[in-house]
Amino acid sequence: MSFSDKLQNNILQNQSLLFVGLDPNPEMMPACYESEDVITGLWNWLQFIITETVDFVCAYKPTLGFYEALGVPGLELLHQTLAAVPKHIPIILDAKHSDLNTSTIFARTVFTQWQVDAITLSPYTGQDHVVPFLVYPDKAVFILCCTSNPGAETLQQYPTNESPLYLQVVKESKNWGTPEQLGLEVGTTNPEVLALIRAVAPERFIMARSIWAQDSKFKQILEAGLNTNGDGLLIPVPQDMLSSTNLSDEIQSLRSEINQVRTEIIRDASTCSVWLPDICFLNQHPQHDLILQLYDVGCIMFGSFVQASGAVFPYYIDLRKIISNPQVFNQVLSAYEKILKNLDFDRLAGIPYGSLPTATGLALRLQCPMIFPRKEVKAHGTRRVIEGNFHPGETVAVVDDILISGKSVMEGAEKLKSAGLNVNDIVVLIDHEQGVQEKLIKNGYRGHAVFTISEITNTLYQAGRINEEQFLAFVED
Ligand SMILES: O=c1ccn([C@@H]2O[C@H](COP(=O)(O)O)[C@@H](O)[C@H]2O)c(=O)[nH]1
Repeated sequence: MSFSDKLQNNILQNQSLLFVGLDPNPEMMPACYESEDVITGLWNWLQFIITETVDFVCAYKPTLGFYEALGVPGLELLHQTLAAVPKHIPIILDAKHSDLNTSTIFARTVFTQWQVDAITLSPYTGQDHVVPFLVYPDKAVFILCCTSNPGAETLQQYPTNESPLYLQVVKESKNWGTPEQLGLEVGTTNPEVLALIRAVAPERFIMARSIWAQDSKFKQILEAGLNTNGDGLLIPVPQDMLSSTNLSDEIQSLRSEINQVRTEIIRDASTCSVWLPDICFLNQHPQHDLILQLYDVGCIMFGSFVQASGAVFPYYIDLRKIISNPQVFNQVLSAYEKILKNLDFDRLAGIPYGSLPTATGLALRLQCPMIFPRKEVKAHGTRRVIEGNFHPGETVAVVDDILISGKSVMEGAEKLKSAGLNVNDIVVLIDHEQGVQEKLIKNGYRGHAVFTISEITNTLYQAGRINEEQFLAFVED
């Protein structure tokens, strides 16, 4: 089961957003666990913490540094601790080891050998460092955006309070992975910081840290960090609570306090007057997750965009970005593949430039030869209109990214036909609708699309990715 599913299940089952640090810190160990052997004492304490909290938390977070500091016995203690956590509860390993040259091997160790579900990472080595962790589709990362460390302020607030670096980290890291795989770690006692981050990342899980200052504005922190569903925020159990002999009772009362705020947020959200579009909330689109991921990696943008025809649309689709996100690219290929498997053809053709990577990926997957019609014919060399080998009389399935007017794909198909090839089927990811399919039919082609633009906007609106204004701009277009 994926990290995201495990987390959601536990939040529901235990009705809790609380997570507990499993940190063998000898300085914090209660006196009653002291023994000749510090490891034994720490182990007894950790077992007590797990037993007392297991029904009231959504995740555990061991900090690797505390185990490493205990040497080899410390690493053995880590394995014992990981094994003591019931399998259905996700483990987030706090291990901000951000060295590019170790990330691949470290990701393999923590995810396949130690079997943790998620890990915290520092952002400074950039996406290159994070990708080796994201290639494990069932695992997740939490990117450190902000800490409450006073000494970090000059960096985090740089260059201005209006546009601080920590918000840039949030914006940038959102492009690295989907909400299911990439969350944010935010250490702050300031609700305003949390509110700014939540506004930029409404769809992300935020793991709050260091919120328990002496004069903690706990309620304001919850209100700032929770999303509009009263969810999306992981809240740490205060460290001193873990030394209490009444741990189970104390954690339950903290959970109730949090759930009270969550209920208020949900109640407030449901009483405001919302215009309900004509969409069914029960029938999720079969490609629901893919649509959200395409949006989250920046392939689907809402705004005012001029098209090649001069028309202004309330959205722009840039599928060229997919190639930089291997896991999304893979899913896109699978979606095309499902359609192509039911069609008859000898060769695949991609329309340059945007669809060449997709056609190449599909040709490899389907073990089918590929060709492509050139966009512009070279004035030198072979002067070929079509690249790749083919035999006149063969049938070609044409692959493109999006159908707006159908002009570019039909121009490509005509070049193939003028070389003696047959083109019956055109397969795209997105159909803009508004009569383009009928236009294809009139010209002798069958059009197939993974999803239509209205399926995309409905899904994004239902999932809260776009607001009512953006949704209406599309509906009214
Ligand atoms: O949101 C958009 C709109 C268009 N494109 C590019 O245009 C062609 C499709 O336009 P036609 O009018 O059907 O020729 C598509 O292949 C893209 O290259 C886009 O990327 N995003």
